[in-house]
Amino acid sequence: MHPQLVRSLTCRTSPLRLHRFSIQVRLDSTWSTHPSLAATPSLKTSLQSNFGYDQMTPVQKQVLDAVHGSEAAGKRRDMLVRAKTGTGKTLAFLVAAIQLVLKNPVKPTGVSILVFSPTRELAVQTANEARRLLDIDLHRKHSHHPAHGHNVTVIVGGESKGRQIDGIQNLKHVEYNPKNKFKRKSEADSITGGIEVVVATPGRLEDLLNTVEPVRKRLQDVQVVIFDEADQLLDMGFQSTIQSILQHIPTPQNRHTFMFSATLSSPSIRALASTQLVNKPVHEIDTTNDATTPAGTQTTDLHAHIPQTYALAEYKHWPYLLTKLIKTHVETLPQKTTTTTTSTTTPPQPRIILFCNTSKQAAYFSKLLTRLPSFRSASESGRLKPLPTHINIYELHARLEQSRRARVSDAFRANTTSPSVLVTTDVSARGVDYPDVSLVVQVGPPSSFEQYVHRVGRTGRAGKSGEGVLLVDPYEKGFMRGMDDGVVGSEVIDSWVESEDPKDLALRESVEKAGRDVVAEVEGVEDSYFALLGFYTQQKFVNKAGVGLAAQRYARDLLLLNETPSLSLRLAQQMGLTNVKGIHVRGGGSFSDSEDSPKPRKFSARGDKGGFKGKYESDDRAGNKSSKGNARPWEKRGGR
Ligand SMILES: Nc1ncnc2c1ncn2[C@@H]1O[C@H](COP(=O)(O)OP(=O)(O)OP(=O)(O)O)[C@@H](O)[C@H]1O
Repeated sequence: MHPQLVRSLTCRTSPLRLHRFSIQVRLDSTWSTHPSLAATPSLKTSLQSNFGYDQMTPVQKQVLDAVHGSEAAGKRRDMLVRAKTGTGKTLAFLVAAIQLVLKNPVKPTGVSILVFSPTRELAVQTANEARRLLDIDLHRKHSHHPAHGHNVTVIVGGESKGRQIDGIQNLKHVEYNPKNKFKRKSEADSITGGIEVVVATPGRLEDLLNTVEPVRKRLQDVQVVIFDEADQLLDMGFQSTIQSILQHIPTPQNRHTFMFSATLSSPSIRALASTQLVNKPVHEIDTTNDATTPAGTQTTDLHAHIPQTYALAEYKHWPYLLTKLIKTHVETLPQKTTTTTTSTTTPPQPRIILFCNTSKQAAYFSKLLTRLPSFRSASESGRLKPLPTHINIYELHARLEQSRRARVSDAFRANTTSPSVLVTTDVSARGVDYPDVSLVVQVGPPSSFEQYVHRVGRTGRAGKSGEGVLLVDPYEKGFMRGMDDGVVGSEVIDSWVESEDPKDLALRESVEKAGRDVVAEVEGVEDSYFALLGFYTQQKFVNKAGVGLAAQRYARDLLLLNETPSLSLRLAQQMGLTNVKGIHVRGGGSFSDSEDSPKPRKFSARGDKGGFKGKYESDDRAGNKSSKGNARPWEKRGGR
């Protein structure tokens, strides 16, 4: 954390406590230590000219060495790869897969590389990276491929199936344009014989394979299958969908299979690996246990160069605290500008990601922040242009239309000229590579330690600097039990919550007013309460007795509601929250009720009207599950 920020947190009387992780800040010494690009000459040219990279990251070096080793031995070997966030895994698997296909071409018109992605945003990003890499004539040195004509298709939910089917069937060449626009060449320009890549989220791909014969045909000769963010694919409940897709492509013995992630500890990984990584001995590559691992931590997944702070504060402080955190970061980051005798580097623009546990919570905080002076919404349609004089807020979660999600994501990525905050959910937690994010704030406990690692990994990428803050209510501290003790340290620093500084008092007042305005102006603020209950009841270490009272405080102190929203009996049963203190079933108890014995009321028109039916998804694991997935009732809507 920035020293000035740490200092500003000092106030002994405050109920808010900030615990600093016991992490030593060190430079990431292993970034780019491999000066040569061990790719084939054409890919090397692409990496240099299309990406400007002259060196390989450690994971890229090890993966390509493994591929060369297998090629030299004339033996197919599968790969299980773990490397920290932001260390270049995407290009590692893309370059490796393309090299393998170049050496062993089969049908010129079939899909040869299939990448599984857990989220739509990641699928689109990976496809763009593949297009950039393939924007080169790969075949001058390879007689098997006489022509240049590669095709990358994204298959994700929420978008036109027709276009995806068309894309996968017709090998229309997609041309990369450095301004980040991809234009299709005309039919006449499309040439077969290139490499065809499909990047897919499992749900939509299964759907197309089951219903569209030509899609099935085009995937029957896949040569390389990649499970990116493999642990998340499985944890999201995609097992059965993936199994169904695998029936349509060559058996594991007849293809290469790679599994990649920054975290591979999930037990389901071993199960999938045992059936899919059959070309042995498997290359097990793990670059996490290096000099950048924080001293004293039990995990090797975290970067030492990202200082991380754990803040314990009651819900009632959250809106003010988050606002203050953002403002302090925005004000202090430019002071980090380094001045040399010859030049002054341009101050980096503060770029913040605020992770919320539910879409409703993200919508709430986004609406609250945009009502504050000097903040503004940059995600309404037509307002995507940033305003340099303001802190621009971008709202992105699973309850937005896919086209809007794509626009917001592109706009946040492109904004390098003004301070910006992406208020989002776990749809943005994995793999997504927004450049130069300077601060990640996690609002509430992540669903697992792995998720913590991935969220904080949106900053400090490619060896750059960044910092992380985790904000939890005392009730939520219980959810932290599964997390690494070495990471959550015990050094206590105090807070600014009780500050009497007139500027702070004015800010607090405007935050409180913004909160009241949101309740008055925005419909369905109480849905945020239901969504929080949904999130809580899914947590491993949930203390059921405490859920009701904690959520009641959330509704009263953070959402500023006058009464606890009421649940239908069916919903309360689904969540296992009947006879739980603080939970109002079929009636709305007001806060004048004793929290210990809420008065049951007659069914109120307010609040839940009989079951989630996707209305109050608990978090953004909601979408993208196939009908065969093990989705809970409140997880069935939307998509990641
Ligand atoms: N050889 C390289 N030299 C310099 N930068 C690189 C190199 N390879 C990748 N990068 C950049 O590093 C950043 C992180 O890469 P990438 O998104 O592949 O990380 P990752 O390991 O997949 O992270 P995550 O675990 O979060 O998915 C990207 O901006 C990428 O362009």
